[in-house]
Amino acid sequence: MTLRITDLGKRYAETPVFEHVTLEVADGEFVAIVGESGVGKSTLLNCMAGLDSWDAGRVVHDGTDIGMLDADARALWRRRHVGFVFQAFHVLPHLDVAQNVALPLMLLGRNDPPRVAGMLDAVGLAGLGPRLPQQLSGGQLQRVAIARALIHAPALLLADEPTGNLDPGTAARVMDVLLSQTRAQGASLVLVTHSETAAARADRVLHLSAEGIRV
Ligand SMILES: Nc1ncnc2c1ncn2[C@@H]1O[C@H](COP(=O)(O)OP(=O)(O)OP(=O)(O)O)[C@@H](O)[C@H]1O
Repeated sequence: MTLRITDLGKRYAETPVFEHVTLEVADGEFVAIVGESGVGKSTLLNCMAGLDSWDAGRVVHDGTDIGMLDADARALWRRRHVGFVFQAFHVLPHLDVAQNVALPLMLLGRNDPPRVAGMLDAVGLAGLGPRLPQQLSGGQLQRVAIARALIHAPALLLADEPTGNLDPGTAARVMDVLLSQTRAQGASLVLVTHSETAAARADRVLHLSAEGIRV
């Protein structure tokens, strides 16, 4: 999937967050987005997922103009084609690990326990499916979130500071899993990060500022 963002602008009331953001992410490419706190990196990622609205410009995924979809069509499109990993994991506490990972499949009406078990194995959590999230470490929780984000084989993975809550050693291991699994599936990855170490692993690093985006 190619993601094409053209002349995107976003404001809250009269205050612009960013303007004239133009970028493209190719099939299987890993792009990191960096920039000062408050320039709108998370907002841009949310626009890419159609989770947030924008005031100017276009977001087009593989020929689908996301701005032209109504809320239901956007949700369905997102469910099929996008995976999301957040800094704070957002693992559901009352579901066990396997149920958390299976959630995107369930939402698509699919039940595939062997795929869930295979994905847990791939992220280094083999055998932990029956555990509750409260019985896991931060690094393990983020690997659950990565498995969940990729279980339905999305074309695009969006990660917002996925290692921000982890110590450097755990962060490096979580990045290894994130990259190896994203590449194994041939998905594109857009990573928002303050970590130079994480950004250095990207194919391209884009710098967001109030004026737009530059390489
Ligand atoms: N709902 C909202 N209403 C008004 N302003 C908002 C809202 N959400 C975000 N903002 C503002 O939009 C700007 C961009 O926020 P965003 O979280 O996207 O920045 P960021 O670059 O990801 O920051 P950080 O690196 O600190 O996470 C900030 O100035 C923020 O205060």
